Amino acid sequence: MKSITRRADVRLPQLKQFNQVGQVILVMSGKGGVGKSSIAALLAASLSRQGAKTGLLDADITGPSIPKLFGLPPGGLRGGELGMLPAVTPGGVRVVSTNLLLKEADLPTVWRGPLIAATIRQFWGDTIWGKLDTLIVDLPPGTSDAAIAVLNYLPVSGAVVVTTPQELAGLVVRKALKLLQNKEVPLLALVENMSYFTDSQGAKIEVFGPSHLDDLADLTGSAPRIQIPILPALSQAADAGAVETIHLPEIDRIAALLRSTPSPNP
Ligand SMILES: Nc1ncnc2c1ncn2[C@@H]1O[C@H](COP(=O)(O)OP(=O)(O)OP(=O)(O)O)[C@@H](O)[C@H]1O
Repeated sequence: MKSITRRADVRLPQLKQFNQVGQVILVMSGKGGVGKSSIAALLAASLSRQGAKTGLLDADITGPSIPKLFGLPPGGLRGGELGMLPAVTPGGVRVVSTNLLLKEADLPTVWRGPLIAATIRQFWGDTIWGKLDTLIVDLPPGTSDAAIAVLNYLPVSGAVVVTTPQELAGLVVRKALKLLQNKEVPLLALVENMSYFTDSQGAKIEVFGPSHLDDLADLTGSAPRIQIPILPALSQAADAGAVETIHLPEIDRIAALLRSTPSPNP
């Protein structure tokens, strides 16, 4: 474990010549299954389409789903003298994930906190990211070891929090928002995913109950609160590894917002 950390530290000065990351943006959620990875993937794809050089670090070390969304096969990471080369999606997003290190995508990664933290450090410091305008980091749900490791090691510029109408009613999303406040990470947008379904007559049906977005105004400040509907085409594209074929105006709006946010490391 120590050797992983030491190697990353030795390579860092050399890699710094190649790596220049404008902004690091977290995508996080209070609990699992709310569509966080889908939103992270859509956001990275939208940024890349808008011309931003974009990376996507899958910090969900034990439950990675980013490679599947883009149709990237296991074993897609290549190593060189200086570090790891990310896999690249058809839309040009540079991706690093534990599932790209494994020979088979369904092999479990039964790793404990310290190893998870070391892997995240390595994904950040031991990868040849090159020049990036934005690095999106897909965090595992909740306020786990991985979330804390990312907040401690990476120069985070801001966060997008993803939730659903049911989750908003609970305390978990408030915990995630308060963690950001404690760590002084600006909230850039609160996304309510699967907000409603539009039927064939054009009527909006709130499948998971009414929106609670406004109830969180005390914690969201001026960050936009954005609703994304239930879209069968999104889950079909995600299952087919073709998430980049889905273009959503709501996601493009967040991407444009990120692009207009001044980069701390220009
Ligand atoms: N707006 C949406 N419309 C329809 N299906 C969606 C939508 N958002 C996400 N999904 C589907 O919901 C499922 C969960 O999504 P996803 O894996 O992105 O969630 P997650 O919050 O990242 O989960 P995890 O906790 O496992 O990391 C997937 O099958 C995905 O295709």
